[in-house]
Amino acid sequence: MLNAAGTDTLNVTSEIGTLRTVMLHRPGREVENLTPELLHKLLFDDIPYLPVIQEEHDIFAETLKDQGVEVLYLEKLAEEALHFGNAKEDFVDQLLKESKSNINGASESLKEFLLDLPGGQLISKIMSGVRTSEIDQGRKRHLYEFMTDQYPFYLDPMPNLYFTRDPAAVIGNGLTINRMHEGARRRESLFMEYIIRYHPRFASKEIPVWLNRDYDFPVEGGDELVLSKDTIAIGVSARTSARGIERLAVNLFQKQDQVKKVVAIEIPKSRAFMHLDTVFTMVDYDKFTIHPAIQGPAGEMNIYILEKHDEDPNRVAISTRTNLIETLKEVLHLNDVTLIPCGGGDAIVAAREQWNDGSNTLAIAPGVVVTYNRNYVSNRIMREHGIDVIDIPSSELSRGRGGPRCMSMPIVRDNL
Ligand SMILES: NC(=O)NCCC[C@H](N)C(=O)O
Repeated sequence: MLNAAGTDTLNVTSEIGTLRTVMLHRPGREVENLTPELLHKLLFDDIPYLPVIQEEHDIFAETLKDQGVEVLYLEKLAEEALHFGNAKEDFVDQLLKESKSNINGASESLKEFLLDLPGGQLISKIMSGVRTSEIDQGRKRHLYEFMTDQYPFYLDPMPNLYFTRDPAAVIGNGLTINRMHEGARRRESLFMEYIIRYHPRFASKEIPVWLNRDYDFPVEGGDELVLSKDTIAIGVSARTSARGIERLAVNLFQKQDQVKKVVAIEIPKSRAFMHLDTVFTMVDYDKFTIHPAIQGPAGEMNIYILEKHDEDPNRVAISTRTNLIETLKEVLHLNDVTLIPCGGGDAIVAAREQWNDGSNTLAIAPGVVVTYNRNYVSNRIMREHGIDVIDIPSSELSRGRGGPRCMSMPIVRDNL
């Protein structure tokens, strides 16, 4: 399906095909609603300095544009989508329903407050969060709203939105709109649901949704890697459940005829390794970054290949593998595969650079990646392996614990 620009609406059949269209979110005021008490809950380790994180993000976007990539912004698409049908009111209702625990009964006054906001401010207000102090006295209806020592937000800020990779991910000509594992991120995928349903660029294109956010078991985009047109890899991680992966595999095998294999790769469930793409990304036809700590001493791992079940379409056939290189060679039909170790394999450098997303690369073409400049050892090692590394400033962007791949949702890539 072609859009007005003459390109496919959605098309991602690899991790490395030339990137044509990507969706980003420029960090906004939500980052300034982080406080030390909220850091843990909101999945941050420090408070970014807004002017600098925005400057760094703009450089990221310009870098992509300079390479000919069309950059779409989540906030703009969401704002535009809400102009159609009942989208605006439905969206606010749904958001308030999903934010129940914070609203604690104040949803009527909040709904009025949000719907009264002048055009253009609704989405940014929802993203940045609504402080209890923002609802004026006249709107207060409940005793607890008059108390002084209460939780500061009716709607929590969503500071992780600039990691557009996670709430939704394109596979082939469709996408997953994800049920997020963490409460702090659960509402994020609502934006994509409304964009797909109402935005003229996507609505009426009959875009298949391979797994939707109402499914009970989580899957996050940082775990979803499109290795080739017929094989995807998914991390079984702190964020993505085995059940979610199996359901996605069943749906893919039932609803389309391109993807034949889902490779589930189990990784340690830790904060530093929250998604597969924090420890493993594809940078060329036969080259991948890896954080060595995800493998056993002899390179062993728990890997499961899911394929269509011969008799029961609601099940999958599962076979096991224990070696990542051998598995990649098998599913990608390659004679050799190179794993480029984060930090060059030095245990201290690897841990430090992985913490700042040294393995998290965004491929914009085969052998061409965008990375953080602070991971200079990993960047050097990639260059020594013949990869064209474009590094960007990253002092503030990295404080959210995600790198260039996490910060980008590819919408269209060329087929290999
Ligand atoms: N794909 C990714 O690894 N995304 C980074 C997400 C970081 C965010 N602070 C989170 O904990 O969800």
